[in-house]
Amino acid sequence: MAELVFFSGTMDCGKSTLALQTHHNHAARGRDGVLFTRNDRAGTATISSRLGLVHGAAEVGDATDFWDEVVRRRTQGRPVDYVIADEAQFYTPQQVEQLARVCDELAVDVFAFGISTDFRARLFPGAARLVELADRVEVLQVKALCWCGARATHNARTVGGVMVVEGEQVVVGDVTGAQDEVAYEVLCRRHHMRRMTAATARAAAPSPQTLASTLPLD
Ligand SMILES: Nc1ncnc2c1ncn2[C@@H]1O[C@H](COP(=O)(O)OP(=O)(O)O)[C@@H](O)[C@H]1O
Ligand SMILES: Cc1cn([C@H]2C[C@H](O)[C@@H](COP(=O)(O)O)O2)c(=O)[nH]c1=O
Repeated sequence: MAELVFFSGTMDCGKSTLALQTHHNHAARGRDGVLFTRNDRAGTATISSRLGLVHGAAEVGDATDFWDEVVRRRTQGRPVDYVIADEAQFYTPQQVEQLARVCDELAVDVFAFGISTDFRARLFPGAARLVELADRVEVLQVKALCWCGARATHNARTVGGVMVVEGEQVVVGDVTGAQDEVAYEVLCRRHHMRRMTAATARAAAPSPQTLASTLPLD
């Protein structure tokens, strides 16, 4: 039976890598798949992994209808056994429903990859629908780590290393960014709630000189 699986985790935990590995493994066994993405950092119609893998993919827009896409391909005689759906947090809830229908009525495996929550720790509408509809939600095994060493569970948006909590839900970006640029940092919940990034933690830590001046002289 075909299934709809949502592979979720923070930014930078290996989702796009797994998406391309999944495609590779299925294609290597003669299965035919279609890759989709939306707003990948590397540009339009691309799935890119920080490990260096890059693959072309169909770019999803507001007007994309996954049911029509799969039916059109099959009508043209192109088999579709599975769908890889990267950056799935950016899909609309209706598009997620189309993916579920493609799975149930056309027997296509749907492997969706994406972050669940935004920089304010609120679910993206597309991710919420995936959590509601998926046969399984899989958390990636590779742990992204907070600066404190704990497992990172949340995504912070930063400007100059300082966490911000105002702004648009969608701002494409990376976990590495120039000083004054919008960037992202993965944090554990404790430090996300305290808005404590690596830079603010460093700034708050007493310097060795401060520590030395507070030590009692003997
Ligand atoms: N130079 C590197 N050497 C080894 N692993 C790396 C390197 N750079 C990135 N990675 C791995 O790639 C992961 C990010 O993969 P990626 O698929 O881009 O993540 P996501 O799609 O979840 O944002 C990191 O968690 C890390 O494990
Ligand atoms: C938290 C958060 C992230 N984004 C964007 C930033 C990146 O372009 C993608 C996530 O990509 P990744 O492959 O998982 O690293 O999402 C956003 O637009 N809004 C947010 O709140």
